[in-house]
Amino acid sequence: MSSLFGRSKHLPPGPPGLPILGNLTQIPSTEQWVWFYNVSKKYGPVNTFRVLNTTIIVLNSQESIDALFNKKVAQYSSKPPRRMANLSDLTMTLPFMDPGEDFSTARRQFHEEVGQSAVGAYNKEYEQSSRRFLQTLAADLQCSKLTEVIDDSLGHIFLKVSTGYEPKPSDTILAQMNNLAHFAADVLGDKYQKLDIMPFLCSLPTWAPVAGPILKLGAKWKKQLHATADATVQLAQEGKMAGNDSVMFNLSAASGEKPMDDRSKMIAVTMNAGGMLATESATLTFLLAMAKFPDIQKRAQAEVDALLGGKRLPTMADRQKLPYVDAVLSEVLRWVSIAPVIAREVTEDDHYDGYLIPKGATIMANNWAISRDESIFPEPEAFRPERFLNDAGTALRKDILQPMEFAFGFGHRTCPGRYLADALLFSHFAHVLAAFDVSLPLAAEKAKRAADERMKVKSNGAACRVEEVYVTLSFRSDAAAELVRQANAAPAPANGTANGTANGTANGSANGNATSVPNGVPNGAANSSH
Ligand code: HEM
Repeated sequence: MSSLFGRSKHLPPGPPGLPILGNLTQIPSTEQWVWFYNVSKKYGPVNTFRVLNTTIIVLNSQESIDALFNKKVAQYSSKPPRRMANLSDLTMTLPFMDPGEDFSTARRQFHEEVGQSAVGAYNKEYEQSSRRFLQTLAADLQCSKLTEVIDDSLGHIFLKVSTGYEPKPSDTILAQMNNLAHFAADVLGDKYQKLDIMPFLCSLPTWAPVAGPILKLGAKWKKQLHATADATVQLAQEGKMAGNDSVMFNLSAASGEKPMDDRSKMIAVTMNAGGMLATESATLTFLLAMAKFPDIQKRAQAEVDALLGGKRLPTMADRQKLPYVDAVLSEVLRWVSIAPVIAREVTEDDHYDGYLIPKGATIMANNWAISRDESIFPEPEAFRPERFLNDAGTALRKDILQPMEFAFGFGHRTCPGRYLADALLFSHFAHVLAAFDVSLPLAAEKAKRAADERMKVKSNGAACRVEEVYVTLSFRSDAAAELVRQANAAPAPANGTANGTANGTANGSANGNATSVPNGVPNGAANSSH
């Protein structure tokens, strides 16, 4: 952390603060990114703030974020310290690792297992997961437990891909992963900041007031993290016995006869917990947007119907022929910023645009500011998928910044699960569009108000989501209800014989058996960073 009590004239400009406290009392506790962006309108795109003895530099433009986070990865790949991550051993998981050998190994493992060219291996899993999702949604069309239903579906698919294991309703592993995801997001979002401001608290005994409960919490999560990692190794063995391919199985095969090391064990945990809240958020945004903008929903449904004729459910092989659905996915990721600010700690003195970026300062990329930049996205508050489509409406535009290039972060720390998220979200969205009409529940006054008001987002630690999502579903037709009822959501056959045709058909049978063709078109340009 850099310590400075008078602002150097070489630092980027920013609003003056109070002695000692600096800008602490000015920075709002919610939606800081909006405040930062408004400040940037007065002081320019790069601004300095001081909170106690920490210097914070906020980057509010795509240009400045690209110049530092993407182009100077050597200085901008470290995270600000999170002492709770050390206490709970979360530092063994990728989001909390400092650059170094373990970091590179974990990034490589992610890249090899769910990178752009690997992620298509799980197409049948996404399709089955989407069918299962439709069936669960169909059981409660009023969506009274929407978040739980989404989480269950996502947890299921992440566990399946990472371990090959098909969770049973009685298993507690999905709940464990979900709790862990919330804890990790809290740590990343600096909920336990007290420990970083007063590091001496970490060396106090657990009976000490103030520090004690936080230290015990860290110890509890450490135990839980290792227990969850060990459980995933067991599950991977069961998955293997069921004949399922999985990330853990591949990693263990790669390590030969050696028992899996602790850090590799954490890969499955990171895969499960790392993407849960972000993909939950995107799914909620999608449902809300479809309900709020029926014309957009109809256009997306028309595209799906033109291809499938209402006779089968979509497959990943259909993706190239569903550019509007792809554009909806892009707009979902832009419209509600899931990671509105992304923090780093700069490891060397640096200069940008004539200003000093001092070693040890916390640098925050205001990702939300990119999503609201009118020079890139005119009328940024509007939900308008067309902005991502070429004039003919046949493909995503290559001349516009796609969410793949900012919503998933930057440089060497760009989200390594982005291709998995992209494939899974596409599959879920296309399936929902094929089967249901999504609407706002007219009877609920509250729902209408919530939908009409300026959309509020809430922060789940590091990940944000729309605060209130009230939607209701109805089957688009009797035929759609029948497709969902008959959909093959059973586990994928290992050797491709059970449950109908293993390789399924892009133009195939009524309930569209899963297909294992390569993944369609990933949503936008690739950032090839591991
Ligand atoms: C819509 C879905 C998702 C979004 C918007 C998203 C976004 C992000 C962002 C913004 C970061 C921080 C990048 C940075 O610091 O520059 C990140 C990191 C990460 N994400 Fe995702 N993510 C999503 C899904 C997933 C999934 C499905 C997984 C796992 C399979 C995953 C695993 C991770 C991991 C492990 C990191 C830490 C990477 C590192 O620090 O090196 N994410 N994600």
